[in-house]
This record gives sequence, structure tokens and C-alpha cells, in this order.
Amino acid sequence: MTMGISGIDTLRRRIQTDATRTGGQRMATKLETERLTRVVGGDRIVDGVSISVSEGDVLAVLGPSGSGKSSLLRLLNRLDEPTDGTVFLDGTDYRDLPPREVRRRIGIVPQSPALRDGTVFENVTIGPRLRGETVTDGTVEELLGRMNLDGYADRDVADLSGGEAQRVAIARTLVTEPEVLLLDEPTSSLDSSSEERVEALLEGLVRETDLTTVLVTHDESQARRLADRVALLEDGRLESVGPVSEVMA
Ligand SMILES: Nc1ncnc2c1ncn2[C@@H]1O[C@H](COP(=O)(O)OP(=O)(O)OP(=O)(O)O)[C@@H](O)[C@H]1O
Repeated sequence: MTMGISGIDTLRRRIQTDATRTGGQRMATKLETERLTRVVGGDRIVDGVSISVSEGDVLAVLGPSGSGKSSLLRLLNRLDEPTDGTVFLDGTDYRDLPPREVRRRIGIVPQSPALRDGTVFENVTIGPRLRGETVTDGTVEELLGRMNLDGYADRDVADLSGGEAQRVAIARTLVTEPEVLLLDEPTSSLDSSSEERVEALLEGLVRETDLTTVLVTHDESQARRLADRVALLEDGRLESVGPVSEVMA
């Protein structure tokens, strides 16, 4: 049997995945970056970052302002294009997948998500509707319930508090049932009581659904509460990565 370069890569990846076992339990690699790099105007805003996230794990990305956290997140679902390096989703190079499929499977809640004029229902279902798909009322109600927004479907988003709007934005990302969730500072714009509430919802969500998650945060204590592993960025480069207990000892 002959094997092309991509076949060898896939095999190598499978062997690596098999090697990642804890207590005999297999931890499949869901998302892996390989020397991921983005150069803008001569600046290496993301510089050779190689990290992997196991299925169901929460990876927090920490680092000073301007260290490239948001830029890294935007590369993970190809909202921005890497200048060099790539991302593997379930072992497949994402450049071999249609960008639309990548963005459906890897959902992002941006730092300051803008809602469109209209109702909560219209906002939550906007992605599927743009693709000509329908979402049932029941699905939306269930999602809103999960975000503690029971009965909000017909509300005008103009009347929502910041915390409620953020939860609508999260529901809007979850409606496509992503396999990986990217969260960019999900609570940074909220007052402390909304922050606690949104964080508790996110914690419940990622623990109950085993959703593979990458969380950008400047808040070390939030990283400790939510994450299994932490990646520290500095000037676009990966300074360290590992379990929370080791990296943030
Ligand atoms: N589109 C862009 N064009 C040029 N430079 C950019 C662009 N996006 C980001 N940068 C620069 O890249 C660097 C990293 O920015 P980024 O927003 O990723 O950092 P961050 O760690 O998320 O910061 P913060 O914590 O303040 O949100 C900064 O110097 C920023 O000015």
C-alpha cells in the first residue's frame, strides 16, 4: 500500500492521539495548531504557536494586552487567514475543509458581539436562516433555557441588559451545534453580577456538554475556575502551556 504525505501526516497524528492517554482513558486531540503564524504590516502578531486541545477540554489563553490572544482565536476558525502554519480539526488540516464548514464546526463568540435590530429569536436563528435552514421554536426555547433566558424569544434585543445580550450572543453561536467553542473575553464587558452569572452558565455548559472550548481571558481566576489547561502568550509567542495547576502554580 502506498501512502501520500497527507496519509503519513494523518497516521502520525493518530499515533500522537493514541499516546495521549490518562488513566487508560483515551483523550482524542480535537484541535491542534501547528506553528500558527499571522504577520500584519511586518509585525508577527501570532508567532509560531503550536498547541493542542483534547476533546472536551477547556483551554484558557492568557497574556498581557496586545499579546495576540484575540488574533490567535480568530485564526482558529479561519476568520483570519494564517500567514504560516495551520490548524488541524480532528486531524484534518482545516485548509482542506470548506471555510463555511470550519466556521460551523468551530463557533466563536467575539469580544463585543453585536446583535441585530429585532427579536431574540431572530438573532439566535440568524446563522441557519442565512444558510436557508430552519430552526424549530423548541430548539430555540431549549437553548434560551440553557442560557437562563426562558421566555425571551419574542423580546426586542434593544431592551436587553448587557448580560442578557451576551447570553443571546452565546446562544446564537451554539445554535449551529459547534464541536468547538471559541470565547473571546466573554465576561469582560459585564458588571460583576452579570459576569458571575454568565460565567456560571458557561461553566455548566462546558461541563455538561463536554464541549471543547478555547477561552481568551485576562482574568486569571476565571481561567482557574473554568479551564483544564492554560496557554500563556507574550508578544504573539507561546510562553508556556500545560495544566492549570502547573502553569499557574
Ligand atoms: N487587523 C490588525 N491589523 C494590524 N494589527 C493588528 C490587527 N489585529 C491586531 N493587531 C495587533 O496585534 C497585536 C495583538 O492584538 P490582539 O488584539 O490579538 O491582542 P490581545 O492579546 O487580544 O489584546 P487585548 O487583551 O487587549 O484584547 C496588537 O499589537 C494589535 O495592535
